[in-house]
Amino acid sequence: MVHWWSRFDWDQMAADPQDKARDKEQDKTQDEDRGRCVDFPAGADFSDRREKDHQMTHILAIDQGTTSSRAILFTPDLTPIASAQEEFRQIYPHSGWVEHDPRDIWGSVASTSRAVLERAGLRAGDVAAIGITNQRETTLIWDARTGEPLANAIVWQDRRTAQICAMLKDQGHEEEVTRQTGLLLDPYFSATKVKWLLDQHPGAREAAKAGQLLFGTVDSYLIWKLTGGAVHATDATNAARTMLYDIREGCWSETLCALFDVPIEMLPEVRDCNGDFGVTRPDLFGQEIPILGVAGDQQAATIGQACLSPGMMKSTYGTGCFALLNTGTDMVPSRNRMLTTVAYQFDGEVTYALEGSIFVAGAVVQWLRDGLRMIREAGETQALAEQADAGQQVVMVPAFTGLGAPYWNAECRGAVFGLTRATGPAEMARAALESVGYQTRDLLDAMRDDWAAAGLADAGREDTVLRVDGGMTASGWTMQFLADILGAPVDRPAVLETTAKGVAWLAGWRAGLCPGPQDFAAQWASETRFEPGMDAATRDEKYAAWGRAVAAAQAF
Ligand SMILES: Nc1ncnc2c1ncn2[C@@H]1O[C@H](COP(=O)(O)OP(=O)(O)O)[C@@H](O)[C@H]1O
Ligand SMILES: O=P(O)(O)OC[C@H](O)CO
Repeated sequence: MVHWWSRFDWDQMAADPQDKARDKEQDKTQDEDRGRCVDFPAGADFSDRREKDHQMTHILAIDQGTTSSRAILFTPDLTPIASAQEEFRQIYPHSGWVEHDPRDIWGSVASTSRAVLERAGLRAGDVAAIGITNQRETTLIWDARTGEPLANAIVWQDRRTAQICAMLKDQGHEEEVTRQTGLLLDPYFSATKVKWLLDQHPGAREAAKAGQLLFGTVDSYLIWKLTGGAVHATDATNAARTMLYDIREGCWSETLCALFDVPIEMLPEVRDCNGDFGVTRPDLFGQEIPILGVAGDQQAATIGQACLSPGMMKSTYGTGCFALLNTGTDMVPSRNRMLTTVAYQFDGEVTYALEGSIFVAGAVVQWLRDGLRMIREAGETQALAEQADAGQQVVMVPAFTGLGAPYWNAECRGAVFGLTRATGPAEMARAALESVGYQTRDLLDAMRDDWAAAGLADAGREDTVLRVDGGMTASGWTMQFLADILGAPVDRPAVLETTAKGVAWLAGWRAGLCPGPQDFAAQWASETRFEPGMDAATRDEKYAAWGRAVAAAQAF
């Protein structure tokens, strides 16, 4: 999608000399606040923005994902009315490296935000607030005055810092890292990516210490660009993915900053998800719009799915799959290599979650399409799976880039078991779709075990229903198999834009347009409930076959 407002123009505007003077003044304030956990007072009143000629009845959600940026306009009852999407370049400089050009990230966000307003026939004055949700962990460093990136962003999928992680593990640091952050010592998270960037650029660490270079995840970079460099901040969910943030204390960890050799001075302020993140530069949209909601995309989906009570779970099926279980104010440690993370932080109060990540979910369908050329469209897998021979037990382990939780086996590669001369596209498609169900069961079993070990199962708060979203939930067959193999109902909501909806609600809530958490949760509606239909013996037999297949793939 190409628009008449070029990316170049937007970046030119950011280099305005007047802005530099303003940046200088603001840098001073940022320096004073940096390193502390500063929140704006809850319930600040934004009603003075209301003008006679504008309705201010819409909320703009910016969803900056791994492969595309999207902007979606919502009404206060959280109905999406218009959207714009733009894919951007994926840069693979070496095997295992994945980068994004920060200019592409900003350019696509700027153009889709403008496009969606135009498409809906609205102006900035019609928008009460902006919410931002983003690919998490992806790491950016930029010049505190000009916004010029130090280098390309290192994307969450990038494995270049595997050796740094291995070395720190060998030195026995993983336990302390996990204790403070709830994460595992893995290149997935931001800390070793920041260290790598600072190591690669002579003088960068000193510049960062002097406040001349800033670090941020994508939300932070977008806030900085949208506010013209006025605000260098992030929210607690994104901070929790950096591996530099102490999720127990709710602030940057000095010991971890020292361990990863990251100057604390370059880190953003950490605010509530429903915090005040400043206002957009007036020249960007014609007038200022406040940014009043921020959350990492998987946490935003948890919020959008209204999983706001302990025991509630959501699972998002895009390229990969991310399942989050709300554990309330309890920080549940995992004995199954799940992640403990921040689900959200409202008005200074933190809610935690257990998270399981699968690297390949919808991507297995893409492989059938682009790799095997077995199908032309993802949706064709449904009819194929329905035709598959019930007598054949074909099991696919789609470990194309290793196995995620709970195995965390980076070396494992994919495998297909049970092939016969009679095996054809139908059985392969069924095996591909089933692999998503089996992997989800792995995650849920592990999280339930952690939940029980923490003594929470006895509290009777566990919700046995799984709420699902993401592109792959379009496959009714897959969702039915998921319910069957879990032996639990699966709910697909009426509004599938749950990630954007989550931050639209955050921003709308803070702006006074949307109801508070309880009423918002009560409005959540299921479109389809998939009830488990498989008998227990078949379920057990199939899941046991999956277990054998994973073990064999790992042993290969
Ligand atoms: N009808 C379908 N059946 C199976 N898989 C599907 C279907 N529709 C989409 N997908 C899969 O869902 C994924 C796209 O979902 P999306 O939420 O847009 O992902 P992402 O945000 O990671 O790009 C693709 O990997 C695609 O293969
Ligand atoms: O951009 P997505 O939807 O692939 O999500 C990426 C995750 O946030 C990575 O942790």
